[in-house]
Amino acid sequence: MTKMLIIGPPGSGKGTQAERISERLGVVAISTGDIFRANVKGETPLGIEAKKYMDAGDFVPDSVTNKMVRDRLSESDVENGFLLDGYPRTTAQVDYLDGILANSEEKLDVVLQLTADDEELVSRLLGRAKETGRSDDNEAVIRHRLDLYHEQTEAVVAKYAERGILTQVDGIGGIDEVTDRVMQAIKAAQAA
Ligand SMILES: Nc1ncnc2c1ncn2[C@@H]1O[C@H](COP(=O)(O)OP(=O)(O)O)[C@@H](O)[C@H]1O
Ligand SMILES: [Mg+2]
Repeated sequence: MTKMLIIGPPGSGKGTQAERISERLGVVAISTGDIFRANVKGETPLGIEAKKYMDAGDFVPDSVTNKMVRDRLSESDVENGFLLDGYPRTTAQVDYLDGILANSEEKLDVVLQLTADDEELVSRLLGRAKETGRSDDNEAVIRHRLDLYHEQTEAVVAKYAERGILTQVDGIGGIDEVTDRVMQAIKAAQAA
């Protein structure tokens, strides 16, 4: 069973590529952002709590997010492997995930980092805002999410790099082109 994580700044294409990896490898993709958005839409207590943070581009508190992920990873569809998208994005979340996975035989196998520069990301996200109207896709909030990525999530990337399981993939280019790179990177990482 393959346990994977896709990490990268907002707008780097994590969700798009995660769906494709999930289809091709038959592993379930788990996106914390999607789970939060579904809860916001359904006006659940979790969604009502999360919305305040999401609209401001802030992280939802670890206490809320960690428990949500723990519950999700206890479901039976993760048996064939999983691909996390959007979690962990703080070093405290890395520690928590380590705790969850300590009960199973393996740790994460592959961590893919999608890279792109900030100006490309801002322009992609402003484009997406016009199409999807995500409430956190306006320029001030986008810049704040990018700042948080640099301030907090890059430290997560560094941790996985130290463990020797990080692979960087250039996220600039067409969607299919990036998928080809991603699939190559997974193959190479699994052969290593
Ligand atoms: N691991 C997490 N920890 C805290 N907050 C999270 C996490 N994942 C998602 N969120 C919340 O959901 C929002 C949207 O997440 P996501 O869709 O993953 O954004 P993006 O892919 O653009 O980075 C985040 O800005 C944050 O408020
Ligand atoms: Mg996303």
